Amino acid sequence: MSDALSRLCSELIAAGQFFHSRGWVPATSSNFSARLDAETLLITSSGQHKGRLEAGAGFLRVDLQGVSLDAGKRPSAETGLHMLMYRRDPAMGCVLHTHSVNATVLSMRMQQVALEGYEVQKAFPGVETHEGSLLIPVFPNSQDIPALAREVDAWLEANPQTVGYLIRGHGLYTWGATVADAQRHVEALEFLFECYYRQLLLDR
Ligand SMILES: CSCCC(=O)C(=O)COP(=O)(O)O
Ligand SMILES: [Zn+2]
Repeated sequence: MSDALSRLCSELIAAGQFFHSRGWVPATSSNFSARLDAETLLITSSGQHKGRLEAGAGFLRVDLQGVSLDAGKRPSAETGLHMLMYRRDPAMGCVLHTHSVNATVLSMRMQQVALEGYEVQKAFPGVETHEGSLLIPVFPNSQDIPALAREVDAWLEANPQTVGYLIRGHGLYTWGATVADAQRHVEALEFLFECYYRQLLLDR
């Protein structure tokens, strides 16, 4: 195993353990990927518990179309949602998908989540103030991942400043230039979803 591959596996394993400790990757939900080079991605294999990933069985390499480069290993069922991000941006280094309670419940009630007025919005690149709005779109869930990927791609084309999105009744996708950046974005969005949810309760 190359040094880069081993380092990225370790980073994604640690991210999974952290997310599991927070209850954001229940059962075998969620999937993670990272860029190995211009044409090659590392992604979790389908059906793994993301809090208990292991370097060997837990991951495989795929090309930019999501085709497995490691015979006998099956990539995440949602590989298409990861690959669209790497095809869009050569600087994209990591895509993380989680299934927290807050992300799931909010996605069942909201058409979009507009995060406004929170200092933690500054966790995202280019955000210098709490005064703007971070708009998190909610897409209908679908088992047709290529169709869902096309819908997300069209949204991102029109709204390139988007930092993450929700899939209804399903979970969160966010990303970054490195595993650490993407992990920070998951943590920031989960904090913001918790604040948003509690505010909704107070405002009732
Ligand atoms: C048990 S959760 C259903 C599948 C899912 O939404 C998910 O994130 C995990 O799928 P994968 O194929 O990546 O294990
Ligand atoms: Zn999922």
